[in-house]
Amino acid sequence: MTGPVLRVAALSKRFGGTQALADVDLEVSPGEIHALIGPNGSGKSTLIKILAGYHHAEPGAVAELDGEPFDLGQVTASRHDRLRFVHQELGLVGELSAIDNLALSHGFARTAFGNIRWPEMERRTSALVERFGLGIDVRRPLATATPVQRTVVAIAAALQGWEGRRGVLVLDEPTAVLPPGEVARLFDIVREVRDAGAGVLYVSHRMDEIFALADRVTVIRGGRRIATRPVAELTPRALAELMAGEEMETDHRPPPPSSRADPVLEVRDLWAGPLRGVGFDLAGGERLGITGLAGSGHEIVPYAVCGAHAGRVSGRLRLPRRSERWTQARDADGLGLPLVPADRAGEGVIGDFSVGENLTLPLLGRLRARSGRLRRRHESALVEDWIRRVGVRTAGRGARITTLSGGNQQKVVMARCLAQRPPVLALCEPTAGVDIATRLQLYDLIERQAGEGMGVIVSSTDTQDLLALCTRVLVVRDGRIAREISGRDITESALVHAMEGTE
Ligand SMILES: Nc1ncnc2c1ncn2[C@@H]1O[C@H](COP(=O)(O)OP(=O)(O)OP(=O)(O)O)[C@@H](O)[C@H]1O
Repeated sequence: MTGPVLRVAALSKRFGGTQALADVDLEVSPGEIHALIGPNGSGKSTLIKILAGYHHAEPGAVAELDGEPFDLGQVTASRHDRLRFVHQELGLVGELSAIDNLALSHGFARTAFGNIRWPEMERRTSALVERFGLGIDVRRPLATATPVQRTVVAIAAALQGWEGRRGVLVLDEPTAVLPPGEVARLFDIVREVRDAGAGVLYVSHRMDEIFALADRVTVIRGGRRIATRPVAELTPRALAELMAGEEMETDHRPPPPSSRADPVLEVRDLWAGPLRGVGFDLAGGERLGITGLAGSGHEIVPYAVCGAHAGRVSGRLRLPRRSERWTQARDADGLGLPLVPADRAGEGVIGDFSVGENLTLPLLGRLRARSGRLRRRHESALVEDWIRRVGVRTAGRGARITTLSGGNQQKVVMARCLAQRPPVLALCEPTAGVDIATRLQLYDLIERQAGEGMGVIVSSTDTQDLLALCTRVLVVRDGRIAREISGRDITESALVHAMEGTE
């Protein structure tokens, strides 16, 4: 019998007063997909960042690759060869193309004279990203790509030059913004990597993914390893309970909508990116889902409505409770509707700012006294109130936002939007990277706000979100609304068939 390809033991890490990891053991076998799951803030990313050499573990930790000890504090070539990573933040440079980004981790192909062999670089990069079939232009800066395309490039960067090697591919929530069709493709690639004999360490919050993909799962909570089990021996409920440490309800269905209220938002003839003349009304209290396959254009709707779409936009919008007048979609930012963006790290938070600063940024006008000075006491009270209302786990409002786990950062972004008391809240992939307990908290929060008359737009490819949250779903295909599904007709299969056009 062969031993584990990766073994770590007695792994501990402390950040100031936070014990992020306490004495964690983990083994990944060759030819195994080993899932790592735990609530937001349980220490998963810290563990992976230690493996990547980004953080140092406390003294006493043990680490072995194929039975050979290695120093967690040093990234050697052989370690780099055997441990490959796709981090949550993807580690890409937006100004550079896919070709350049792949070259950053693996170098450029050169002629004997040292010149870069561009045709070969382009061929190599295209071959890697084409496996996902997303039509990525490998020469364009990644900043112009969609979140889905960026994820694919990060995975391709980790896989290059690695086929068939013995080692571990570490994926930290790779599907956070991938739509169902692409998730299936990613799974095929992950299985290929496993079947070639490598180990895969797969971090995810989506329990369905763990059951679809993983052979074993390790649960961590509060920085401690709670259990390691073969997935075949677990039920979703048992796994949810291991994570939460208590019995929990994993189903969440929205109550049927009350009698239809007047619209809070009217959108007409919206053209942006692939969108071709989309229009809809959003009623007060309504939770309207917008979904589709990657590239269908659904993910652009919240951005266009909030005036945050980078490309050309046309169409018109109206907030009838505020004004009878129509606003041109290209001027939509003047309506001041807040957006919870899909790419939290890139667009949602300002990494150098504190939790409090991230929360109050758009409210500074309201927080200034007539003299122009910031009313500090008022600001702190507001921040504390929202931290409590959305249940942010943080060392304090002065802590840097990047010290919070992904789910807690998402709560801050959500609180920032809600604190503006908008008539409409637009959300893009609101539960990406969020654990089940937090996901349910976010659902409750959204439902409560809708109950007070706010209209909610949820653009998501996560059918669980759409089922749990939405009272009506618009399915976008080829830039147009192809189907509208309401109430009890919103089912997983109805959504998937409508997205793929196979109804
Ligand atoms: N650089 C840092 N400085 C201070 N505290 C940190 C730092 N990085 C992580 N932490 C804290 O360590 C704990 C574990 O965080 P970590 O990001 O590893 O959790 P996670 O399980 O990956 O969460 P998520 O699922 O939300 O991504 C959290 O309490 C977090 O706030």
